[in-house]
Amino acid sequence: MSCHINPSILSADFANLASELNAIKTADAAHIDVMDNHFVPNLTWGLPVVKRLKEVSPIPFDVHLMIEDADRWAPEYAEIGCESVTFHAEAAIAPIKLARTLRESGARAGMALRPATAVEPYLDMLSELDMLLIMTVEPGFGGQKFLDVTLPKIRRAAQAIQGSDAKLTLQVDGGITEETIVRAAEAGADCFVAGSSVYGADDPAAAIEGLRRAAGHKH
Ligand SMILES: O=C(CO)[C@@H](O)[C@H](O)COP(=O)(O)O
Repeated sequence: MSCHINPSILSADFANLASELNAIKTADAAHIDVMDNHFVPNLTWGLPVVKRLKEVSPIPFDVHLMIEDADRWAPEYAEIGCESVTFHAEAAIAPIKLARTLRESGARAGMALRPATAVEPYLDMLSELDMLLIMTVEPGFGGQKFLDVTLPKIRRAAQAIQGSDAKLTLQVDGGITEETIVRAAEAGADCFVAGSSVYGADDPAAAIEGLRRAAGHKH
């Protein structure tokens, strides 16, 4: 099984975002954290900034919307060409309708769950999604410690995906290092978001390769 490494630009140098995207061009996608200071207690960028960054990025965009009113905003990110758009289950009023709208606009439809949100209520809608994101820290900030308490949920989600006809990527986000990625991969995740362990490294490209190797040990 192949694994994907998507560095989060939340840990990049905000004064040099174009060159920071270039520094991770060997990754599978750039993870773009959109935060509104309502759904999470932090504020990053919105549609105009993401649109411009998309124009200069050498790799696809994996947008993670940590915002309220996801039904209103998520389709706009698909319309500007973001390859993957993930909304939070806790922030969407009509998640199935929203996932269908994202797909109709040509994006992969992703849905994210906070660490304390159960996966079971959403298992019947797996076929509507291209990606399920299980947060392995409380969303809002980079550099937090991986929550091992989320591992059983990753395992249950992976089993449900394997047992269904749906072809979903199982993404994890938060506290991913060469050590924690092994546990997440063992639990069944196949797409890994890493912020501080990539941008905090002297050589981001080498850090991406290190994560790939570490996750590969379990595939
Ligand atoms: O969505 C988030 C945080 O809310 C993440 O994407 C973090 O940006 C990951 O950073 P690290 O935990 O890898 O430093």
